[in-house]
Amino acid sequence: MTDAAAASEPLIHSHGHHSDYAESNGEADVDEGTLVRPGVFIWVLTFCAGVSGLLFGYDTGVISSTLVSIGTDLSAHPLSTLDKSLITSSTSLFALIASPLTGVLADHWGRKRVILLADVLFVGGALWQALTATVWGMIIGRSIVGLAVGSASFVVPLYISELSPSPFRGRLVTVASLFITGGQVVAYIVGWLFSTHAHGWRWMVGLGALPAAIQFLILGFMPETPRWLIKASHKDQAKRVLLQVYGGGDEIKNIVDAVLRRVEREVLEEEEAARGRAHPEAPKHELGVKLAKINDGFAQLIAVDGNRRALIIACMLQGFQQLCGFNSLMYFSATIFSLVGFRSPTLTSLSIALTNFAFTLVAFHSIDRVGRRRILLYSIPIMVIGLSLCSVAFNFVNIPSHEVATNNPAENVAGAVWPVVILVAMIIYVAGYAIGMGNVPWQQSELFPLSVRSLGSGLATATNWGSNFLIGLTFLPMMEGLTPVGTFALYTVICIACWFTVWRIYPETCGLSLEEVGGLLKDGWGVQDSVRRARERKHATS
Ligand SMILES: O[C@H]1[C@H](O)[C@@H](O)[C@H](O)[C@@H](O)[C@H]1O
Repeated sequence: MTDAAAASEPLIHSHGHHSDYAESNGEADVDEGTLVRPGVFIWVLTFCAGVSGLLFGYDTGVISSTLVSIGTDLSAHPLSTLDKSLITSSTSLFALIASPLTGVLADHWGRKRVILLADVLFVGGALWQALTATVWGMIIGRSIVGLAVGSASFVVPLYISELSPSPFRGRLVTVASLFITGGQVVAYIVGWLFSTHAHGWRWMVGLGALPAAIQFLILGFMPETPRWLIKASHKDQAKRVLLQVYGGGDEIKNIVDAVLRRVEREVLEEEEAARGRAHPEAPKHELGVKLAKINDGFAQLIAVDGNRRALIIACMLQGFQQLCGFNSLMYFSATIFSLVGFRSPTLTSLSIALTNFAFTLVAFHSIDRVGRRRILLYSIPIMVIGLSLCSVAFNFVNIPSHEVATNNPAENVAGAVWPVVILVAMIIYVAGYAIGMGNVPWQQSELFPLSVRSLGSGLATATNWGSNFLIGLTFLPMMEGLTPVGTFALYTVICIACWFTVWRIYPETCGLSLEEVGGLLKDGWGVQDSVRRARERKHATS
């Protein structure tokens, strides 16, 4: 085999063994655990889909420098606090609305068309913002971008997750998080480069149109996911995509057949169950049937125990990802650093974005080895250390509460030591966040069975944006009302609550096929069972 051919095929261990879940069902499916590396095709698809993550990161990251550069370009006076709040929060609000809606659309249109729709919205929103002459125009532009970010943030991990061979799913989905955090770094750098140019902010926001337009063109060559294709009765196409993803070879063909069988079985079981549930006087016209299906999807998400557990876990993780306060730093770290007396707050806050990106790389490297659950249980305590140190350090920095609103640097800062301690504490916190909480919640789609996967992921994403909106809205008032010490102490308590919830209800999904995860949550949270299986799998492959 040539090197290129070798690289394009996911290599397999010769000692194939069988999936324990399949065996427990009396079947002898070939285990994907024998695959040792992802092929070139799945890498290319992951990178192409990841461009949407880049835009998500860019568009959320660029706002902090945009706000300080607009000056009087949009009205006769500089932006008021209300203008700034509306411009910032409109994006999360519309992302919150878009994610459940596109969750429904992704089932009917397919995953790829939703990425396409997001691209159109990204381009439209970017150009609208770049050309607008009023504050309200800017708010509308940010809202369009919000619709795009909301759709992309849930559909991209879903798309990658449904295409990936299970041993690499964690790592490949984490590539989307790498693109998000990378996009935020680029946004900070672009913001810094254009901040001294007259009307430079128009370039900052307008540049987002470029990657979206490129991705729009590339998408024509990208396939739909095999899981969606099977659900839409395109089995041949699904097989073709799976063969491209897994590569050639006899043993690979067996694996592909096993995956096809598993997904088909899941689709058939769900169709039978849906027929059993159908009302005898169910609507016959097309729209009525579609609405009944959507209704049935929502009902199944809540009524079926396994689905409900999946929804609780996914929403819990997404809620905590935001409520632990990370985006307060993303949006306001420059404000904090200027308050505690740093000379170049924008450059200092770049260190936050860079740490976030660098430690997402650590997650990428270790998530499929360490496991989702374990990586969270190890990394949340690091966040707790960073946050509590931050809270303690703020005790020694005197920031009069009215200055939080006016954003004036503190004059009587107690020496240069404590601001540096705050910076180091924040870096520790961000590192802990990026290793676990920043990316594990985006593995959400693997928790849901195919029938409610898109809807469930859409609702969990909406929880993310709802909590993001809340944090953006409450951070500055909390710094004033609760003081910085109290604000960071509150985030510490939230992280501790998060650790206990994860420990109690989040099973280890690492290495399981998408269809196996469903089995895990059927009769309980499956924590002990999953941890035991993960240990056994590790022994079997080592
Ligand atoms: O996973 C991402 C990432 O951690 C980003 O840095 C953060 O801004 C987003 O809110 C989050 O969803």
